[in-house]
Amino acid sequence: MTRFSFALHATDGAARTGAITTPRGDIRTPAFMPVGTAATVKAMLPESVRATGADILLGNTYHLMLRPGAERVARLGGLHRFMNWERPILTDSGGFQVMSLAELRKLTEKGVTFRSHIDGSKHELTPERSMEIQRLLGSDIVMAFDECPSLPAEDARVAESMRLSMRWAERSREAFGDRPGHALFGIQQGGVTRELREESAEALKAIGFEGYAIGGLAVGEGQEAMFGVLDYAPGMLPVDRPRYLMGVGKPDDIVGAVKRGVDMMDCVLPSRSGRTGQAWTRRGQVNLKNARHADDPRPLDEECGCPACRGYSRAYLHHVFRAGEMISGMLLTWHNLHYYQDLMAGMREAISAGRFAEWEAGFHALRREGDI
Ligand SMILES: CCNc1nc2cc3[nH]c(NC)nc3cc2c(=O)[nH]1
Ligand SMILES: [Zn+2]
Repeated sequence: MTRFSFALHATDGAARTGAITTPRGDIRTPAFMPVGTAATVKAMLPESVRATGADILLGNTYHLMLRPGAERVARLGGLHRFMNWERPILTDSGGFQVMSLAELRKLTEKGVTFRSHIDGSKHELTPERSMEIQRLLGSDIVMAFDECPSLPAEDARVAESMRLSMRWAERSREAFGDRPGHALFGIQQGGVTRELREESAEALKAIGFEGYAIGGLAVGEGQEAMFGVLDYAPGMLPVDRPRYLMGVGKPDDIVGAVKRGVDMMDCVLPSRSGRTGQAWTRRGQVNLKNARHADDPRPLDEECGCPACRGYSRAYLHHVFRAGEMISGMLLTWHNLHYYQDLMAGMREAISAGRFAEWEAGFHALRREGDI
């Protein structure tokens, strides 16, 4: 039985490339994880998600526990079978989305009680229940149950929240149990305060995890403040374990995070913006709803090998978005996820060749600000 392991293949400055081995397949790092919130990457078939180059996708505990329910997914064979994705899945632990989506939330030392945003039913999430849900779903990488304070927040509030999350990390580890081939990741908190980040990293290392997430970022602090934390936070975490930056981000956020030693990221941006007509390309952003594309016979991106760029013109994409046709979101989601995976593949190659600085210079030189 293959166990869960991480191997570093090359480093270039703080950037690193390697692979995570799991019983369900390998994950090439740095890796981008498409978000499959309700057991689907919206507008994509699982085989299409794989065709974009994704090795792993993310599932959301909050959504799945409310609908269709973790016990039901388990009865049906687990999340992989249920959504027809047999490769690795990372599930989040639910706390972050409870705080942003649920109603009537009550947070105590024990955990969080809340009412479903779908039907108002009452629910509770604790470290123990979150571990049970993620086990029922069958995910390969389980996230500790934590609390993510929204910024800006007073240092005292950030410290208190981080210390609660560290107690919950201990309870998550305890409840996770012994599950060969599965991984539990701890989540560093501490806002943008170096001493608190240090305290959190020390607490997590004392407990011991198969991987470490950098939480509490991409919550409105802005890229400069986020990079400021990433200039030191990854180095506080064990060098031989994957580092996962949650909720990031735009292409230039991703490049800056990989440059600073991040190995894994997830973000709804490529899929969510794809559904609204917002394309991400190597030359910058293109809003396909803009009338100037109405007669443009060129593909979205001549250098992209995705179905949208190989088979269709900007004029067609503009038309199907204006007409509200389902194929619009399908094509642009595919393109955006394909572009994100091309970005990750480009960085993995550049780091292996010791050419990350040149690759990064090329990445920025091509991009034009605004709508191109
Ligand atoms: C695994 C659930 N815990 C958990 N999820 C998160 C998800 C995020 N998503 C974003 N920006 C879009 N920041 C995040 C921070 C956390 C965080 O600190 N914790
Ligand atoms: Zn494309």
